[in-house]
Amino acid sequence: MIEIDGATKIFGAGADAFTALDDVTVTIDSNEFFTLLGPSGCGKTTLLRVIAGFIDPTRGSVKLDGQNLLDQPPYKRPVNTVFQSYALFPHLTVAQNIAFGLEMLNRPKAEIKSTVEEMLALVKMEPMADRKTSEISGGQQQRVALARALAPRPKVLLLDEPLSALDFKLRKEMQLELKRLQSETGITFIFVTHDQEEALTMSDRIAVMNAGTIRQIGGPRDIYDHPAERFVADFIGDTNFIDAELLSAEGSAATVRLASGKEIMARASEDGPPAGGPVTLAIRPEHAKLDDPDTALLPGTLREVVYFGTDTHFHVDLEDGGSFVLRRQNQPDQETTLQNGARIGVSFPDGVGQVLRD
Ligand SMILES: Nc1ncnc2c1ncn2[C@@H]1O[C@H](COP(=O)(O)OP(=O)(O)OP(=O)(O)O)[C@@H](O)[C@H]1O
Repeated sequence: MIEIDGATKIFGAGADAFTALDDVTVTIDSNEFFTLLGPSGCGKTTLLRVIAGFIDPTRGSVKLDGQNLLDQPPYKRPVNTVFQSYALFPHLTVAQNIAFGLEMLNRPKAEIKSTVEEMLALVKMEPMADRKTSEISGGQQQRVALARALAPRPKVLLLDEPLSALDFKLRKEMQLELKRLQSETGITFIFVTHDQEEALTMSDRIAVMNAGTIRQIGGPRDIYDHPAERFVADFIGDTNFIDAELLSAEGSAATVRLASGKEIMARASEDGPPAGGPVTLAIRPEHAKLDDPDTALLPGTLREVVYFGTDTHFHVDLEDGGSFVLRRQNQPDQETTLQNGARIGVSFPDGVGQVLRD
C-alpha cells in the first residue's frame, strides 16, 4: 500500500517558482491498477518521479507498506519504472535486456536464468530471446521493457504513458496485455496517461488530475457516471451541462428543478453545493432519450441529426435557451425519420444527472 500525504513539488524559486504538485494526498492499495489521468502538464509525471525517487518533493510524505520511501535512494526502492521511450539497450539481446537489472542487483546466475525464462514466457517473447532489441518491432520492444521492469519483482510498477508510441491497434492489444500482466503478477501498477479511454478500460481506480491537484478519485464507472465537477465531466467523455435549481440534497441524493419547472432526482457529492441555489447538472449524451415535447423534462427543437455508424447524435436547441446532445445506439431496423426543426423533447431517468461541485 502506498500512502502519499500532502505531496507538494515547487520547481524554481522566487518569481520563477512553479507549483507542479499541490498538496496531493492519495492512498493506492496493493495489487491495484491505479491510473493518474489528466491533461499535459498537470503533474502526473512529477508525481511518478516523486514515488520513484528521481525528484524529492518540496513537502509531504510517501510511504510504502508503512515505511518512509523518501529516505531511500531510487535503486533501493522496491519500485520500477517503464518509460515511454522504453530505454532498452539496442546492442543487447532481448534476454540480456531482461537480465540487466537482475545482474545489477547481483542476483545468483541460476536465479537470473530462471527469472528471464519466466519473464519471456509472461510477455510471450520466448521465440525472440536471442534477437537484439534493435531488430524487433515497437510492440515487441514494449513487451521487453515490461519484462525487464517486472523481473526484479518490484512491489510497485510505475508506467509513464507506455503505450503512446504504439499505433492504434497495437495499443488496444497492449491495454489488455497490461491488465493481464498486472493481475497475473499481483504487482501494484501506477499508470500515467492523458487518454481517458485508456484510463477507463484498464484501471481499478482513476485519479483525475488538473494543475497539480487531484480533482477526483474513483472507479471508472464512478468517475464517468458521477463526475464531481465541471473539469472532470468535461475531461472525460462528452457531457451536457444543464442549469437547474437545487431543491434538496441529502448525502448523495438530490432533487433539482429544471428550467421547464419539472423536478427530478439527481446525484450530488458529499461536498457539493448547498440546497436552495442555482447549480449545474451534468448528463451524459447516452443517458438521455428523445421524448414527447409536451411531457419531456426539457422541450426543444431538433437542430441536427448526425449519423456515426455505431450511434446517432441528436442536437437539440432547448426552449430555455441551452442546447443538448443526445446519443442513441443504432439498430439495424431503426432509421430516424425526424426532420431538422421538429419540435422534440429530451428526458432522462431519476438519478442519472449529477449535481456538479462548481
Ligand atoms: N524540472 C522542472 N523544472 C521546472 N518545471 C518543471 C520541471 N519538471 C516539470 N516541470 C513543470 O511541471 C508541470 C508538470 O509537469 P509533468 O511532467 O508532471 O506533467 P504531466 O502531467 O506529466 O504532463 P505530460 O502529460 O505532458 O507528460 C509542467 O508545467 C512542467 O513544465
